Amino acid sequence: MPTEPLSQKEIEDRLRELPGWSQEGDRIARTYRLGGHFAATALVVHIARIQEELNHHSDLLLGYNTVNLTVNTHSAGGAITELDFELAHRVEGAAAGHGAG
Ligand SMILES: C[C@H](O)[C@H](O)[C@H]1CNC2=NC(N)=NC(=O)C2=N1
Repeated sequence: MPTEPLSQKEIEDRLRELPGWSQEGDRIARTYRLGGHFAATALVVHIARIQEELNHHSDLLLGYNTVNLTVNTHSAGGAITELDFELAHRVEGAAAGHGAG
């Protein structure tokens, strides 16, 4: 089941496939840096579209030229699940297209 809590080992194994992502307590997180504020805002809009498609939503923080995401799964009691990693992989693909680093 994609919404069952992952074990700590499963989380660490999956994080190894996602450079730039880390575990912050009961969430996985990444900050992207972009070329400016509009570029960062465009990435936020793209992420919002992905999140609506997946019906899975991170906490998103827009800075001047940064976008920070943290996510866990509320319906799993706030644990980290496969759904969080599915979102992370989709966001990675989008971010690459925006030239985010
Ligand atoms: C009703 C709807 O399916 C739920 O509220 C969805 C929406 N987005 C969500 N996002 C996250 N991060 N965790 C959830 O459990 C979740 N549940």
